[in-house]
This record gives sequence, C-alpha cells and structure tokens, in this order.
Amino acid sequence: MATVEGVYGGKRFNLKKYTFPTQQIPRLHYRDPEAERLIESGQPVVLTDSELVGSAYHWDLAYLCSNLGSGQYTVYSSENKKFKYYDEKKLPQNKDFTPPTSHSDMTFQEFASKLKKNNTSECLYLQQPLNDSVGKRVVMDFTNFNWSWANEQQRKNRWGPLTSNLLLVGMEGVITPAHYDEQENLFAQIQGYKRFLLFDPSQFECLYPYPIYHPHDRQSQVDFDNPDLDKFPMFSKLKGYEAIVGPKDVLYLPMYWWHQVESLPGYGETISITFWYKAAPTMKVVYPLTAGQKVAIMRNIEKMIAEALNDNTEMPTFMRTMVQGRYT
Ligand SMILES: O=C(O)C(=O)C[C@H](CCCc1ccccc1)C(=O)O
Ligand SMILES: [Zn+2]
Repeated sequence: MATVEGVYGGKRFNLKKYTFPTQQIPRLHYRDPEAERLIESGQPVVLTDSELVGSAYHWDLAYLCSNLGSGQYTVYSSENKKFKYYDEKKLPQNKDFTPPTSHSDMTFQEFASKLKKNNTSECLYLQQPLNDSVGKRVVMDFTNFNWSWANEQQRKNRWGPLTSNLLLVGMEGVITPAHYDEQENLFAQIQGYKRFLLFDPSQFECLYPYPIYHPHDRQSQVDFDNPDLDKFPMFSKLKGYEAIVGPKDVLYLPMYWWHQVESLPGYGETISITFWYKAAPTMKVVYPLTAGQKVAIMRNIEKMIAEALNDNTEMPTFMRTMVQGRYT
C-alpha cells in the first residue's frame, strides 16, 4: 500500500495514501479565540491542553482491568480491520444483509486477555457507553472530567443534551470507515494515535451514503481502498481534511461532518472517549441553508417517501422517476 509521510503536532507519521487530496485541520490551544470561533461556526479543530479527560490520562489496559468491575462490554470482531457500523434495528427490514462484523459481550478482563494473546487473525474493537457498572475509581475519574469547560461549550454553542460517553478501545490498525453522525462530538484521545479523515457535509454527493432504511445508513458505500468510480463517479472530486489525535488531544467533530478513523499501527491499542451532544432544536431556519441542514432535509424526505411507499423495494424506481429527465 502506498504510504505518505505526514507531520502533525511536531511528530512524523507514515500514513496510508488515498486517491483524494487532504489538508490538515488546525491544532490550537483550547482557549485560543480562533478555536472558539471554529467550534461556534461548526468547523473541526484539534484542541490541546483542555484536560477534558485529564483525570483519565492514566487509563491503560491494566488500570481499566482492575477498575472497570465485572460488567459486560460490547466487543466487535472483524476479519479485515474495518468496523463499518450497522444499525441492528434495521436488520429485520433487510433480510439479505450480512453484518460485516460480529460482536459479543465480555468482561473487560476477557477483552484485555484476548488483546494480549493478539492472535492477529481477528481484529477487536471494544465500544461501550460508560455506565454506572464501572468501579468507583473510574466513577471518580469520570466525575473529575473537565465538565465546566464541556458544559460551557455545550451552552455557548447551543448544543442539546449530552447523550453518551462511548469508551473506545481498539487494536492497532482498526478502521471505522467513512460515515457521519447526527450529533456534535468532543472526541477525547487518551492512549495511542488516531488518524481522522474528515469531509465537509457538502461532500455528501461524493460519498454516496447507503439508503436511510439500510443498516449502513449514514455510512459511505465507497470502498476508500478500491473506489468503484463507475458506480460512484463523484468520488473522484472528493476533497478532505485530516488530523492525527494523540494522548490528551480533543477533536471537535461537528455534526454531519463525514469522518473515517484509523488507529495508527505501531503506537499500541487506542483508548478514546466520545462526548456526543444532540443538536440544538433549530428554532428559526436561517437562509442560506447550511450543507448540514440540507442533509437533514434529504433524510426527512427519504424517510417520508419510504414510509408512504411502505415498501423499500419501490424506492429506487420512485426516486428515479422523480428526478430522471426532470432534475438530472
Ligand atoms: O466518535 C465518532 O463519531 C467515531 O466515529 C469514532 C469511531 C468509532 C465510532 C463507533 C460508532 C459509530 C457510529 C455509531 C456508534 C458507534 C472511532 O474512533 O473508531
Ligand atoms: Zn462517528
């Protein structure tokens, strides 16, 4: 695989080369007015010195093994390092869909021992919302997150409520393929290095998400390692951004921004925590519409049509009929 050398935060990295151009997103002190401006305007930025999860900087496998208690953790398994998210609730209406990964519940200790065995055949990725089953020291660490700053961002940027803090512990090399989320995200990196490929919501037409009723809703259909340009011609017009987050970094990842996340090989397993916030209830629509608002409109229309037809197999013909020769 072709690699390219990148320098981020003064460190050199050997990175997989993709077919599209990228430029680095800013890396700023979290109190820098420019950082505040970027967050306010819904643009990604890597923030340093926030101590958002300063009380968790000592989290490593050993500490988590001894302090996460014996609760069950969801661990995904993949044969090919890719962990394309799928919505289990949409499986019934997609009989012929085969999930690309499997998952099972296990204690953190079981997960950690599997990691040590590192039978490299299967890749593992623990993804579990932090809940009150954790040990009291982890509760303490969680309580001591920099909530005053996080709450200040939530208030100033009129985000909705915090919905979840997802604990992510991934083997080196695991990849979460390109997708977008419908929530604002303060992504805190604790151990290891993660490379984010980021795309503005306006790149929607280059990334060809699955239909909204598909289990892979919000995920790109394009295989970044072998893009099918006959099927997805606009992918050749894709322009992206990128950032590498390391321990203590926080990435502000705006809602509707596409991202692909790779745990860089050679730096050990990665430990991250997400802070997902619901969108603010849009009181007044302001024109011109943002690209993200247009994505929300497209989603609502797709949902309405799917509901009205009450038969997803009719969607392709219906959508084509609506635009063919009229809007194309
Ligand atoms: O923080 C984010 O938004 C990421 O995509 C981080 C990503 C894992 C996300 C797993 C996931 C994706 C969709 C729904 C629920 C869970 C990583 O770090 O590999
Ligand atoms: Zn995501």
